[in-house]
Amino acid sequence: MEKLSPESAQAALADLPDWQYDAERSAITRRFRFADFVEAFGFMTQIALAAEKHDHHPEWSNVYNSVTMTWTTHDAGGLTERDLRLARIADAAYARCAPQP
Ligand SMILES: C[C@H](O)[C@H](O)[C@H]1CNC2=NC(N)=NC(=O)C2=N1
Repeated sequence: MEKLSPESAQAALADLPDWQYDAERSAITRRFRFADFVEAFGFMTQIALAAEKHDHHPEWSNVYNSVTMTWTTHDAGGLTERDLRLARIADAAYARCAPQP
C-alpha cells in the first residue's frame, strides 16, 4: 500500500479531527482517556483484535486510564489508507466505551 503525500494525508484527516498528523514521521497520533484502567484495557483489547483481523498493528502506550495510539505503516515508510481505516475503527470503539470528558 502506498504512502500518502502530506497533502492527501491532511485532506484525509478531515474526518479524523482528534488525530494529530506528524508530517516528519508521516504518522497520526491520538490520546484516549477513560474512567479507569479497566476501561482503557478493555478498549486496547478491542483494538488488539481489530489489529489482528486487519493485520495492521498500532504503536501505543498505556498509563492507567490513558491510551496513546500512533498509526503508521512500517512497510510503506509512512501513513497509508490502512492507518486511516484502523484510526476510524479506534474512534468508533472509543465512542462505544462511554469515555470521560
Ligand atoms: C507481515 C505482516 O503483514 C506485516 O509485518 C504487517 C503487520 N502489521 C503492520 N502494522 C503496521 N502498523 N505497519 C506495518 O507495516 C505492518 N506490517
